[in-house]
Amino acid sequence: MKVPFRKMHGLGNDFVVLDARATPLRLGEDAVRFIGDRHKGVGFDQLVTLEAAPDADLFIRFHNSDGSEAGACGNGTRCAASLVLAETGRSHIAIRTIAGQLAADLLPDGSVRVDMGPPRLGWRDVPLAREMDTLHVPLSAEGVSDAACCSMGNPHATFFVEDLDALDIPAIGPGLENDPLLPERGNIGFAQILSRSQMRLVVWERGAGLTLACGSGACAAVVSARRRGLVDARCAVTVPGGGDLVIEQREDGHVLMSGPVATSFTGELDL
Ligand SMILES: N[C@@H](CCC[C@H](N)C(=O)O)C(=O)O
Repeated sequence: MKVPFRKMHGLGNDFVVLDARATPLRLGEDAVRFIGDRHKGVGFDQLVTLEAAPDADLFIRFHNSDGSEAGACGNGTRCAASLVLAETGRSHIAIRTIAGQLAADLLPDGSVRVDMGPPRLGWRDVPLAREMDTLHVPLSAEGVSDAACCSMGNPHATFFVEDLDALDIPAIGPGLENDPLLPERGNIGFAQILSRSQMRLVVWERGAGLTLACGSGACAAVVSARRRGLVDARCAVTVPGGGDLVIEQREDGHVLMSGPVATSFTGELDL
């Protein structure tokens, strides 16, 4: 079966985008892992599948490179939305995912903003293994302790550190991702606050490992930093992919994320 695809990225967080709106396509975990293999397949952090939605402009499904399905992917949403915004010539669309309703806007400078909705802050929402204060979760590893957790439609734990460059994230990421306190595993963010309106962030992603940017991770980091009184409602998040995601938390709690999107190439999968 020949399946056309588009390789896209948001600040280096990379995706294979499949369009299953006209012809439904359900890939098993093995096929997802095969396409995601950076040596034998195309390679991606997430597989992003566009589907038809009866009550929105688009339904988006996300799979990590280990084959697992994710409820949210901020950068993947921005990339997928950019295609439908360009196709329709509109500046606003409504999107559905397994985690809920989102919306995306095309901004005058060509960047795409997604409304990720409000964060969910209860321990059951994250989810955590037992009742506790989600702002101070006793996760720890070499060089980090005291995580702040929330759900942006997927589980996030963020550590605030003095010096991001002093951490060996590939060494500590897997253990934290799979910590028993995180029964659905977790996306693990490491943030260094630079000012009340800027931070650096590196994310060890659930099911994908170290990535060059993580949109939902940037939202979670700003939400948690605000809860700890460290940043203002609008904060630029500098990621290893080079550049910033701009995160803004509205008064109603909704978290808006904007940044660039790009197509790297298109091709055809032989499945
Ligand atoms: N790259 C992402 C997050 C993708 C999903 C995540 N790894 C999970 O399993 O929850 C983003 O831009 O948000």
